[in-house]
Amino acid sequence: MRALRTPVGAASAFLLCVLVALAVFAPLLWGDRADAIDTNALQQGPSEGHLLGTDSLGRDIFYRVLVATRLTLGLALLATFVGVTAGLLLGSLPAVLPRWAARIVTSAVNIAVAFPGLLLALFFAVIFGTGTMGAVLAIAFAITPSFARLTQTLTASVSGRDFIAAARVCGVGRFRLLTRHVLPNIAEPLVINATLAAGSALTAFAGLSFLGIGVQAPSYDWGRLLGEGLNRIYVTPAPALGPAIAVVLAGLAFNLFGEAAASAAGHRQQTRPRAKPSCQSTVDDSEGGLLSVRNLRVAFPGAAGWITPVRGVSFDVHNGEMVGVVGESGSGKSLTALAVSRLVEHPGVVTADRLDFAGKPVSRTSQRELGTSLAMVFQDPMTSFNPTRRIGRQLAEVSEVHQGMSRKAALQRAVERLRAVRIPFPERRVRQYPHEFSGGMRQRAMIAMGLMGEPRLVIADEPTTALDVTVQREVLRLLARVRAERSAAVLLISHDITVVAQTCDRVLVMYAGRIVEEVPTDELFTAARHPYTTALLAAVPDLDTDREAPLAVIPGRPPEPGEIGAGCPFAPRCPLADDRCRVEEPALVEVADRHQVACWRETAAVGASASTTNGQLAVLADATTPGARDE
Ligand SMILES: Nc1ncnc2c1ncn2[C@@H]1O[C@H](COP(=O)(O)OP(=O)(O)OP(=O)(O)O)[C@@H](O)[C@H]1O
Repeated sequence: MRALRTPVGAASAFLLCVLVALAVFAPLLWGDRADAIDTNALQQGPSEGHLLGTDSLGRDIFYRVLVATRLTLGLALLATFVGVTAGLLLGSLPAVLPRWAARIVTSAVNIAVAFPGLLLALFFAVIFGTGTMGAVLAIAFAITPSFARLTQTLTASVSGRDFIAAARVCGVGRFRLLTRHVLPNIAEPLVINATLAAGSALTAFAGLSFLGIGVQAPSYDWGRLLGEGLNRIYVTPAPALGPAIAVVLAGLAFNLFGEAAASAAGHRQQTRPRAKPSCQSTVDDSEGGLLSVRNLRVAFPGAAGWITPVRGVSFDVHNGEMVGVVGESGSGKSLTALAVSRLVEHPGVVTADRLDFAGKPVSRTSQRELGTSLAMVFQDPMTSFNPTRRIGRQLAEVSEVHQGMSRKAALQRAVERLRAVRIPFPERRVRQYPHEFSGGMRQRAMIAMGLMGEPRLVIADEPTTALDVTVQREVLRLLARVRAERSAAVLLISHDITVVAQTCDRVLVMYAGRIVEEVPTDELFTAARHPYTTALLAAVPDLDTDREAPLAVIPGRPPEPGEIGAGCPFAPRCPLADDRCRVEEPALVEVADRHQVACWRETAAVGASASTTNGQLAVLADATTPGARDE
């Protein structure tokens, strides 16, 4: 409706309505007059009786133009429908086919897109032969490649969104993903582009008929009338101008309406909210830990060879435990979580000496089992729910797919779970769309989605980053409650060490793709040993922080995955680094009970941090204690 509020949108919509009305009524009202032969008025110019003159049989060209609206529009819309449908199918195929087949389809589409549409139309018109059906198929096939390409691009852009990842974690199959989650979210741009394609089809059709390979006598469309009129344009231009103006106006109407709708949609997109999350399970306890990770590596092919953003991460999460993962942006926290959930996409390669969840290698756990035992809560509550589906349906889908519940029972469970996460009026809320929820409510709803089954592990990746402080606290409390009431373990990823310190039992500090320190939370502030952990803590202002002094920062920046060389990656930023740090990377070793550190100089860091005041890092730079560890 927004499109109609602009002058261009309103004018083009009006024009389209006129065209449709003409297509419907003109043949009924003026069909006879358009076909009436008058041998006394052959090839006349415009006159009072014949506004655009007459043709070689004395038929009134003005009425013929009006009557031709039906065939012209009908054929253009038919060609568009066939082309768009074929393009949609071809564009969606890569999402459901095996990778090798998807590549073949994508390459074929890419090659076809390289040919200009009109050239393709002429090519197909010759193949299918002259005539109406041949022209329809020719134009349809000319539209197909660009539409297939558009569908592929839009599908790819939506596939990266959190709600798709959430659905995948839940074990939703490829076909269902495509039809339920992807296509509804790309419908709008597809419809807009179909409108634009109809305008192009109309002009292309007129072109083919004009050239004599489209509509054949005795049928006639604007293109054919234009061709006939052009023969005597120097004598009487009106017979050619009439259909030409009709083609231009109709083409403009479609294109301008498409443009207006696109710009209205673009505007809405900017203000559209979104959301997120996932699932649950029923699995056995495992030996050692619920989640057991050893030497996890995630690599991607880069321009200059492989890069490895996660370089040998090892940790355990036990039943009912809440473990925090902290580190600056790019340290590999999210990739670690994605690898655990089997969500690292091609061409990423995940390897591990051990990656077990609930006693079973994740690689051998079925998607269904993983979907019912593992819940993911993503960072952005705006992008994690499918914006086109009601919250209740999205929650219920989990129980329908994995627990075989009926639609009604699953919806009832969704209401109960929303109530459990303290969303008011859950009966009403399940019928609402994500944009009707506030950010905090969406995040709680995402957690509720995770509770639709019985999750053993909730992975929350920056669940509070996009929320204000009050809502942050509510979400953290909710996670703690989920853990206490359901004995679920929680892996909480955050760049904020204070959030983790407030809620977790243990903290894993990551830097440049590795864990550099693992420490119980109650010892974090008193016994952290890695200079990076110490620096993170020192950078947190507290009530005693001198308000006049500049806030502490960690100098420099973390290395990009491709920049990591020999030695400790933190060495260039570490005030304690010595020669050994620069050439040899320390391993993570146990320095106390449940406390591991990867640092040659960790004892020096302890000494330094003990005298740190008011969050100032400078003291680290003063520390000169020699390395305490020798391996
Ligand atoms: N698909 C990918 N291809 C190549 N590199 C990637 C890909 N995904 C992530 N990376 C790289 O891996 C590194 C770690 O990314 P990750 O998202 O795990 O970091 P993070 O610690 O979670 O940071 P943030 O807090 O910003 O999310 C980054 O440097 C990123 O550029």
